[in-house]
Amino acid sequence: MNTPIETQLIDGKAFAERMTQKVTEEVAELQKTTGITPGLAVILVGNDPASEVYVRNKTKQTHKVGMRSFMHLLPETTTQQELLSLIQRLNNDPDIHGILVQLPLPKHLVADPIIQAIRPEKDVDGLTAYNAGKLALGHMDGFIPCTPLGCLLLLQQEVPNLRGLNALVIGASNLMGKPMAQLLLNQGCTVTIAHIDTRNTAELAKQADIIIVATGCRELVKGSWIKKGAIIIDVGINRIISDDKKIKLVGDVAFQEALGIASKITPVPGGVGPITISCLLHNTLCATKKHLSI
Ligand SMILES: NC(=O)C1=CN([C@@H]2O[C@H](COP(=O)(O)OP(=O)(O)OC[C@H]3O[C@@H](n4cnc5c(N)ncnc54)[C@H](OP(=O)(O)O)[C@@H]3O)[C@@H](O)[C@H]2O)C=CC1
Ligand SMILES: Nc1nc(=O)c2c([nH]1)NC[C@@H]1CN(c3ccc(C(=O)N[C@@H](CCC(=O)O)C(=O)O)cc3)C=[N+]21
Ligand SMILES: [Mg+2]
Repeated sequence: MNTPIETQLIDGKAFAERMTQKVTEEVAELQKTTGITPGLAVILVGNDPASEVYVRNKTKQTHKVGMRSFMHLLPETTTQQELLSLIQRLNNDPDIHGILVQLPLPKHLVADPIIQAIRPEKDVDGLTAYNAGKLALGHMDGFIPCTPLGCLLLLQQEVPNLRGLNALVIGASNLMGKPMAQLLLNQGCTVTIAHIDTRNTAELAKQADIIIVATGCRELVKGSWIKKGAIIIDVGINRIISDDKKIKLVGDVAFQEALGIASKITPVPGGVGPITISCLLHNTLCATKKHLSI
């Protein structure tokens, strides 16, 4: 009964490369026909480690697909008003089609008013009330947050029909957990959301055909939580110092324990991260096209 099964690693990098390739072709086509280059502005205040990984990789990818990247690296001491003014400036800048504010922001800043100041047409992270509301209504034509969108596309590749499956989403942020749950609900999954106050997360996990975890808690999901044959999507990005004193990225799943129990799992790195970037480029291209009404 407890014989281990073979666990397939889902190759997020290969998936992302295929998506990015399509975006590259479309950017070239757009430039040829309109002369317009999509522009993405990214704001990073202070130095959150997961954000630094993201910023580094996406700057590289943005240039690779032929888009312009406008990076705003601001000191930890930046004020609410300075940030709001910057967003107003970017909202009105015709060279900028997408705006992304890296989360979390330092503690002295209030994130929500800053996010809500972004023009919904430039909100490629899908965090404004307009875009979040669209998703809640089941509309797929607003901007959908990049990570949940990427996780859904990946799941659809692995499981053509998600209808009726039990999905557990662990973590309930506006960026990841909540929109992920909405997307899975729209696909016909029976969705449970576990968060910091949930008492029986292990039991809920044991019922799940799909577990998606985004908490930032290293090794939160143990092997013993996982139902045999379940699919695991590990969104967590945790920077640790490994035994050989190197900086290493790990997810929110006890990866070694999951092997032999899960049917499929996304590794960290090389799983969800690269797909998030492809989705961001995709959303930025969409923002540019919407702006041009094409
Ligand atoms: N690979 C990728 O592309 C991406 C990776 N990430 C990574 O995913 C993780 C989560 O990101 P994000 O959603 O923005 O983070 P947040 O910190 O905004 O949200 C984390 C969520 O998890 C909940 N949580 C924390 N600890 C536990 C726990 N022990 N059990 C259950 N729930 C818990 C929190 O609850 P509460 O708010 O009540 O504390 C919150 O709802 C981070 O590691 C981040 O770096 C994020 C986006 C993209
Ligand atoms: N407004 C906002 N939107 C986000 O989507 C957002 C954010 N803030 N804040 C930080 C988190 C984290 N995040 C990552 C995206 C890609 C990688 C990524 O490229 N990961 C590679 C890393 C490869 C490496 O460099 O080793 C991988 O997992 O393979 C990591 C982390 C997006 N986030
Ligand atoms: Mg957050």
